[in-house]
Amino acid sequence: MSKAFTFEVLATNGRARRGAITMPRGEIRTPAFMPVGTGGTVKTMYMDQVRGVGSDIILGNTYHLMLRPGAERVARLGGLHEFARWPHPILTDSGGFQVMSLSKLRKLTENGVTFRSHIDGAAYEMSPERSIEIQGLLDSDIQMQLDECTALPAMEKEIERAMELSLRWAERCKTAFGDQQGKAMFGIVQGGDIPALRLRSAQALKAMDLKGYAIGGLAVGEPQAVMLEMLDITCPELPADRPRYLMGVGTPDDILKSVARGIDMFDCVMPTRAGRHGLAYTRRGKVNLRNARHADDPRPLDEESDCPAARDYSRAYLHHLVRSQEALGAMLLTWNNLSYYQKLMQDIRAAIEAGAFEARAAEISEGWVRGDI
Ligand SMILES: CNc1nc2c(CCNC[C@]34C[C@H]5C[C@H](C[C@H](C5)C3)C4)c3nc(N)[nH]c(=O)c3cc2[nH]1
Repeated sequence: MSKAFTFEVLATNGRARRGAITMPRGEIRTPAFMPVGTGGTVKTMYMDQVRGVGSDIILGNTYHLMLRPGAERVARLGGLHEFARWPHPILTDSGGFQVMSLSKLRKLTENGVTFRSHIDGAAYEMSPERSIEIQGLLDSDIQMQLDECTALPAMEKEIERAMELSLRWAERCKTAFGDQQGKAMFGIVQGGDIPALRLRSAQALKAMDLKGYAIGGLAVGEPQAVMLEMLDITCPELPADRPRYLMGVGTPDDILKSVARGIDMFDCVMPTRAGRHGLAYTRRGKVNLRNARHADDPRPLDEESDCPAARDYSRAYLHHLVRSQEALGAMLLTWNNLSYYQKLMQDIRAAIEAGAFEARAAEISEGWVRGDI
């Protein structure tokens, strides 16, 4: 396996790209969906299952792990891969997004974010340098810069201030990260829903010659059309030979439309969180197993699936488990949902290779519209 971090575009179809990232811990086939691991676990799943459904990379959770059990402790125990028994690539977010959404009493300054833990109220400072240090202690393969994500709608001046601060923090993170062979630090494009600010952010980050670029500040409450318009503006400004990661996205429909605009990597809590709330994703659309209409339905979620959770259990049984709040309900639906998402990504990659992405995307969407019979 290569010692360095490389990205290769293997095929294109319109603006959609089929690529491959190679890293010492393994290859990431793109477009890729990255299951979200919160405190070093993809909730209710064994790591063998996460791998078994086709995941090449998972997300770790900087903010949670730094609070509990602590980044230094994870490092002493051999790093996150050893701790969670996941030997393949791990991407960690910088923690800023969560500090702003989870912790109490936080203050944003030029030097970083000071906040109190939502767990025990202890005070912390997260500077760009400390964020990179924590991600290094976790032995993360792809590390994200510390940034300030503006919730939308917001005043243009506010979006501009946060975008410019994030650019200064990107420089500091690049310096702190240094030249770690086989690992990568990605910049994050900000700029809200303002085209001119998106362009400025993308161009400034491109000049930093980073190994990959995330598009942040989206999927924060704006309509899908606004998100897609920002991709139309941002992606062409980013270097074609570097991976593009759309943070926090999304539904299967978001993913199809974003791949069509040049996005290579996705993360979203949707498939795992929905699974814990009784919601199943299938190729015929979503199925809410809490609904009483499933109580006598002997059919599986998808008789053609190669995932046991989708193929071997009746909807009646899944309905029963969900209604009885049995742990197995969350386990089977999470397994089904991740399997569906990874099958979708595999389908997308094959369609781009075959030069048939647009037609395949239309077929996939029609399947949902027909709805689950
Ligand atoms: C949903 N929409 C959305 N998400 C976003 C995220 C987090 C991505 N997921 C990582 C994360 C976030 C939470 C939940 C899990 C585990 C861990 C903590 C890491 C995924 C973002 N993260 C950063 N650094 N910057 C953004 O602009 C941003 C915008 C987003 N828009």
